[in-house]
Amino acid sequence: MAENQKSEVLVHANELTCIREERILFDELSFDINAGDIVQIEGPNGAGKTSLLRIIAGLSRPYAGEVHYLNQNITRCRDEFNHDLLYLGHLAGVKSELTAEENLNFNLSISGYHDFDTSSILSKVNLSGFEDALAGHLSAGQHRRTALARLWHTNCRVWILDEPFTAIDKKGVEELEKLFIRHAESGGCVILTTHQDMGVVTEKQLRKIRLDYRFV
Ligand SMILES: Nc1ncnc2c1ncn2[C@@H]1O[C@H](COP(=O)(O)OP(=O)(O)OP(=O)(O)O)[C@@H](O)[C@H]1O
Repeated sequence: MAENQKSEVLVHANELTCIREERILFDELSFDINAGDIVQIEGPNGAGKTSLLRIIAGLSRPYAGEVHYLNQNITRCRDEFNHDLLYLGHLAGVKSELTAEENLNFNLSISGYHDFDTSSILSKVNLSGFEDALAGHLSAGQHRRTALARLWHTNCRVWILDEPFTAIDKKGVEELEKLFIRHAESGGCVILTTHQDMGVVTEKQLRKIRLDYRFV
């Protein structure tokens, strides 16, 4: 990554407050996410990790506070932010009635990519030979890999990934971690939740933002 990119703030969370069912999940939470960061949002079940990811991605609105992308409120640079954002939620947009290849084709096409080799991308996530299998017939891990395949073909700088390692085997997790490091080193950032420990991304490479469950 170029020297001048290292301190580039990609995402700025400004005093975010999130309230769900009259419970304050987080209150006036502020942080920067720089180019090169791999950031894990951690905390127990129900602490508000998914809620925070969705707010950063602009998929839901905070009770108070704002999210900025490259110094602009995301509500004012929606197109630019969406263009640079890859968000993978729990369900991850894999349609059971489509094959692995059709799912990848669909997901890349709606993101504006036209020239790609699906077989080669699916081979990166160990789905060679399963291109024509219906996603609904794949194992849980293969289903998740179908969703994750698009990470190997994207220009998006900001990756927001909710539990990307769910159902993924040890080797697959290591490959994903290496991909995160490459992405961060090329000037992007990764913001993720996981309940798993990472073995390839070192403590030094990983930033953590902790949310704690609050009793009312
Ligand atoms: N749209 C919503 N309406 C009402 N309550 C919600 C909504 N979204 C989330 N919640 C509640 O907010 C709390 C935090 O949910 P969230 O999914 O953000 O937690 P999490 O930290 O990601 O949990 P987990 O580790 O179990 O995935 C939960 O109690 C949940 O029921």
